[in-house]
Amino acid sequence: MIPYETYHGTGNDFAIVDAENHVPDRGAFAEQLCADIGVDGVLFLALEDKYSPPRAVMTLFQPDGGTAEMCGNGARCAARWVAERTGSDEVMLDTQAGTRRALVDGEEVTVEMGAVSFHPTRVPLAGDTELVEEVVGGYEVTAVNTGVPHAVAFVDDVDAVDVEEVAPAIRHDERFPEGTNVNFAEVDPDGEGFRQRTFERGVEGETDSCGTGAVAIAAVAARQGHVEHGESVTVSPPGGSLSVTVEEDGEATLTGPTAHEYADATEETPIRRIGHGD
Ligand SMILES: N[C@H](CCC[C@H](N)C(=O)O)C(=O)O
Repeated sequence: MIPYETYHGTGNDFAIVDAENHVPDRGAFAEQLCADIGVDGVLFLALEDKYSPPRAVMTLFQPDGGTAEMCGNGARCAARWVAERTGSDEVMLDTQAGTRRALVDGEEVTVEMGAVSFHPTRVPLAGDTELVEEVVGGYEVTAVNTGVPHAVAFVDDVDAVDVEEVAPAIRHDERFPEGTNVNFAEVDPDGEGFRQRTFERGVEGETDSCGTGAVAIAAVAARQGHVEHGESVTVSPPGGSLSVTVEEDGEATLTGPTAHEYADATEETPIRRIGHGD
């Protein structure tokens, strides 16, 4: 009986399992739990609370049973989980993309995401040049790594994009040897920022929010001169609103709300979830 809790960050939802629980096959466990309760991934967190600030090793398993190096919304939820257990509002997260500092202010969590990179070996890309405003799968995309690979396409209206239909061609394009997450972004007609829709690798579908995707959109927007480096940019996926900053040197932060949904579920008595926010 493996216990877990569920959290979401702007509708991107996760089951969190304390790594003290031995799960022999984490991939199979995640595949089953994601299918059973409809979360976007399972975060295994190994808390090291003897350090100051406390740290946790974070490993994300996705619905396809594989891992991803980083997850922006997952990191925000993980930081809150650590803060709730330790009382510390500063948390270090050890991810496969590197160690990240997070600041927890109640439900609001900021993660220092490290430096974004357009470099072909970092994205990674098959070729040895950056992929900037090139047509892939019928869309003009720019590729950037924000902890995981992302393709960003600016469009006039994100609601007009049939994401599940058009994203897979980009997600599987041979220029991305490890695949890519796919983002569609639009200048928000009601605000200063951008609207976001994201198709996630590993979920193999659209999610209500993607933190590394929001950072990717802000990074590409800054590179293309739509926004200033260092300025706080609002990025709004269907599930809520995120704030992103990208400095001149690529260092990025991601801020937004988190929600603790359910505690004390186990794989044997799972929570049946019927949708977000209900
Ligand atoms: N939802 C996550 C991204 C998970 C990464 C994953 N889909 C991949 O790169 O395979 C986020 O908030 O950043």
